[in-house]
Amino acid sequence: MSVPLCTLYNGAKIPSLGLGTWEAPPGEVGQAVKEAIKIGYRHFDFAHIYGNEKEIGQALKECFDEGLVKREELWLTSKLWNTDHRPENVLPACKLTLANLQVTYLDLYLVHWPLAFQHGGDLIPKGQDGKTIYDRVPLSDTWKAMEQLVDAGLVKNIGVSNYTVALLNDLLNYARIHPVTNQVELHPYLQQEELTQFCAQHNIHLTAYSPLARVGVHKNTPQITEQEVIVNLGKKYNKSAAQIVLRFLTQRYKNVSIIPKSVHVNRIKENFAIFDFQLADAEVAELTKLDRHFRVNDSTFFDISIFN
Ligand SMILES: NC(=O)C1=CN([C@@H]2O[C@H](COP(=O)(O)OP(=O)(O)OC[C@H]3O[C@@H](n4cnc5c(N)ncnc54)[C@H](OP(=O)(O)O)[C@@H]3O)[C@@H](O)[C@H]2O)C=CC1
Ligand SMILES: O=C1CO[C@H](CO)[C@@H](O)[C@@H]1O
Repeated sequence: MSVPLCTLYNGAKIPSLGLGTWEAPPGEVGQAVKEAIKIGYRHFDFAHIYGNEKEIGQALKECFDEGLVKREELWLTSKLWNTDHRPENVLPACKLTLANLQVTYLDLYLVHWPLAFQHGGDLIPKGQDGKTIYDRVPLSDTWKAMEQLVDAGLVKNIGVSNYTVALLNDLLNYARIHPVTNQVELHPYLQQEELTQFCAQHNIHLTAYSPLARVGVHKNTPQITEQEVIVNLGKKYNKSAAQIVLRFLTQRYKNVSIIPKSVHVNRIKENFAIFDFQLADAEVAELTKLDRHFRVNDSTFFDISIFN
């Protein structure tokens, strides 16, 4: 079963399903990436802040050396961390990610957050008061440095993550290179109608992060996979609740890629097997009603909230 592709504004094709790697632990993440490649995943989501790009790079090299896949068959995304927003730090940050991943280019590089932190120390630098230390860097300066990465051939596409409508509007005013995607939290509990409509109108692809609402991670939240309507659809289609959630996202939005994370081969396989059935329009409409503006990731652990 192959994964449908989404077309970006510039004609590039991104697989609509990829593997997430946040909190994929050392000693497990490399194997997870390898298993995913064997299963058929061709899209991977990485970030410097996840602290596991080196192990992933080793796994990718082994896959290339063993002839499991060719570099050009993969879509590799990584992200510029908040401590590297100053224009002079963007190129070195990208080069470090490329070196860790042992590849010569990325398919997509994202500005991870519209927030700049002090450069040179911890990745989440804290002052004596325990609060995050910010830096003042115009987002337009960071974007210009991102554009230069495309000019230099180090990345094929650039985009953003965690951008609101206001920030995207601003970006569209100064961008020489149009952002291909906005990677945001998107799942049945957080359907982001205004933002997703805006992206559709402006030809900005969506990448849905935490598509399972971090099931199992946040113990104090209602688990999405326990929702009766989802469980019942699972029974009807002989699919798991997680598969129903992922399938819903691919049908609810016209141009979306989803990047569920797992380090367990059975789940990596399960999350891949979502394109051999289709929810009825009425079922998609029913699941749309689960929206409750419920965010599992916000920016408050940086001592600031950028979302409404
Ligand atoms: N740009 C950004 O700011 C952000 C980007 N991301 C990206 O998005 C990816 C996905 O989001 P993430 O926050 O990890 O959350 P997800 O919604 O993908 O949930 C991941 C959790 O679900 C579990 N899981 C995965 N598949 C199944 C399944 N079929 N059944 C039951 N449980 C399952 C995983 O456990 P296990 O691994 O044990 O199987 C893990 O605990 C990240 O890994 C990262 O790459 C995420 C957050 C922010
Ligand atoms: O992608 C993400 C996961 O990890 C980061 C923090 O460690 C988050 O900020 C971010 O949104």
